[in-house]
Amino acid sequence: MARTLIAGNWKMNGLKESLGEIRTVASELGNGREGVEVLLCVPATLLALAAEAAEGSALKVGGETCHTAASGAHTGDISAEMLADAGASHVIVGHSERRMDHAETNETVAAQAEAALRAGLTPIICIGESLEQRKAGETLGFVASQIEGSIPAGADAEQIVIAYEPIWAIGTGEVASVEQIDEVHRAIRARLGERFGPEKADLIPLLYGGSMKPDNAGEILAVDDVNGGLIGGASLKAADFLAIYAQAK
Ligand SMILES: O=C(CO)COP(=O)(O)O
Repeated sequence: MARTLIAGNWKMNGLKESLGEIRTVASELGNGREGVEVLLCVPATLLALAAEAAEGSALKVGGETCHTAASGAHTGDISAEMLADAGASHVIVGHSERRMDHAETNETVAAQAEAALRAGLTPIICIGESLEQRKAGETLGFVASQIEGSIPAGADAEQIVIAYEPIWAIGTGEVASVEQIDEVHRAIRARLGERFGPEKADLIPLLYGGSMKPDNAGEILAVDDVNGGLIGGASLKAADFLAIYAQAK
């Protein structure tokens, strides 16, 4: 059985004044709960401060993307090593917003995940179909191809996290149904089983992301092959994020 991970993705939100939310999460969380990891992925400008605010609690902090190189002439970019240096334990790679805004391909995402592993970070590899693909019945095939292409060749099952985020459910308030989530998560687990063997595949946390809120988190987190959530909007408010965490199984 995979461990549970409740992860927030602040995206391009948050100023220094938002650190109060992180302090609240950290103090309410304390030592946390056995078997449930809690993480906030924040903009790079806040990462070191967020790590400081989380110190002494079970709260972990992470980055939202990373470059594939460790250092060098890449103006504006940030390496996985730099994220680790600032206190990150995880980094999100291949979010659909990055795939769209920065033309990141499966190959880029696999190289970023490899960079994360090189730096000692856990990559949260994001996959998920568009509305057009869902309507065309292409969801399972597309998600399978993303898994195939976005997990680096040398990765061990214990080192990675997968987040299924249907693009049409991100920031839209339109959450996928429990049946849709169940179907895709089962298919992802089966694919991972082919790649890593069923026992190892069972250890990979599969997160759902897309309009997860305190009032729908309970039923989503109760789905068999869901091992947590990747939460956007509702992770910006400590009270909402903690209310989701409280429903983690
Ligand atoms: O993209 C997401 C998390 O990575 C989900 O965002 P929302 O929870 O705001 O829909």
